[in-house]
Amino acid sequence: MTKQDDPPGTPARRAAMRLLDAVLRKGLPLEAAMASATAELDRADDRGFAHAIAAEALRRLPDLDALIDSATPKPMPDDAKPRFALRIALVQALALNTPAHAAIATVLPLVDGGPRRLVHGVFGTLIRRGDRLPDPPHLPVAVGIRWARAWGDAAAEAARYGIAQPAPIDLTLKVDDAALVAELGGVTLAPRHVRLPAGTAVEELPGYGEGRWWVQDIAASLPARLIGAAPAGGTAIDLCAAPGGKTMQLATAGWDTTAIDLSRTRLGRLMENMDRVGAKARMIVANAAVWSPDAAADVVLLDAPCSATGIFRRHPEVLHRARPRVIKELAEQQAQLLAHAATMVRPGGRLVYATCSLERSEGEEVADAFAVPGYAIDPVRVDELPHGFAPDAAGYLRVPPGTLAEAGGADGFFVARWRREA
Ligand SMILES: C[S@@+](CC[C@H](N)C(=O)[O-])C[C@H]1O[C@@H](n2cnc3c(N)ncnc32)[C@H](O)[C@@H]1O
Repeated sequence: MTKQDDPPGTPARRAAMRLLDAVLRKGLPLEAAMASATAELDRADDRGFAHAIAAEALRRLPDLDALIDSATPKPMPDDAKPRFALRIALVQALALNTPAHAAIATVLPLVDGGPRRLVHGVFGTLIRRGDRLPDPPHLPVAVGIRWARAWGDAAAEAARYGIAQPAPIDLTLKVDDAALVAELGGVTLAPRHVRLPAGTAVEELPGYGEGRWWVQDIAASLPARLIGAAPAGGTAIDLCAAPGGKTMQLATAGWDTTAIDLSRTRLGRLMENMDRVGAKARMIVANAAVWSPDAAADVVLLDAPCSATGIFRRHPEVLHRARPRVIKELAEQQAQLLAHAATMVRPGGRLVYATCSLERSEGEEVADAFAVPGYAIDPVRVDELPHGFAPDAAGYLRVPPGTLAEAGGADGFFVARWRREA
């Protein structure tokens, strides 16, 4: 059947299948794949539905695949089209409340001939058997093993609940403002912080237009919290700065801030964000691996590009994109960026390295291997942190899965801080 002959409902499923393909076979982030995968959909609700199907399939991929494998006579390759079609049909029927007949009728046009019969047969078998998807979902096997080894079985188990529950929305306030906190409602877990329920329409909240807050997970706010307020005339360099959550924190804490990012487009978003909150920084499009400032700074923050496995609750695709080779390459890049960042700090100043990764190789291992002469670790103290966070024995801050679980959780994060002594 051609695309023109698609029955109603099928174009959104076709777009969902393209999204899954873009993430799993091409390694793209889900959001980055949206424009091209949903280009044929005119309606915003269809685009939203395609996104919802793909995101839920990514959350539940290992469990969907286990079901499919339990009902196929011979193993189907990971990238086989019938497997993609079955993932799309099953996730709708078993997790998104689409009636089974509609879930399969809208997906069958995506495959032809023998594969279509296979998809129909496997789907029918699983629905007749009354199989269910487990709750909470399982992590991909390799991720589950890695995280259990790194953070313990309880943390790996907590990550499964992290996949299951939509993450709350955290706001960082421009200034401490009790009246605004009361107006926003929600819960405050740290100074200048408000937590609101998942799904809150942020544009409709008080203070959005006036730029009195920005969206930032509480864990992502910790690197700049560990830098603190600026002394008079204090200078900060924010390497890898866009879209600017931490730049806004630094600038509003009084730092004379220079923000660097490789991406002109992302730096444009940083500029818009800074304008909205009325904060100022120097912005430079540059490669932080080679750029050098005219003068050394009091503080250099390297919020390095990473696998982003710490944000798996909001972006489930990171669990599948973060293959060992990708993690290794990013860790090597972080070590290089960190060594170069160390050349930008004045004697007596501080260097902060952070990643939103849950991989030791993109945190503890890079920090342990940092060996630029003249630097000493500046251990994170528990009294600098919001309740529920704690430094480890090395003085690093690690935020593993399960942190703040009773309050709605936190993204996975790592922060290390050094002082330049000479
Ligand atoms: C983890 S994000 C930064 C998030 C940001 N610090 C914040 O709080 O909003 C990583 C950023 O690093 C940038 N980047 C990647 N490689 C870079 C490089 N070699 N030099 C400068 N920026 C780089 C990316 O464009 C991306 O915007």
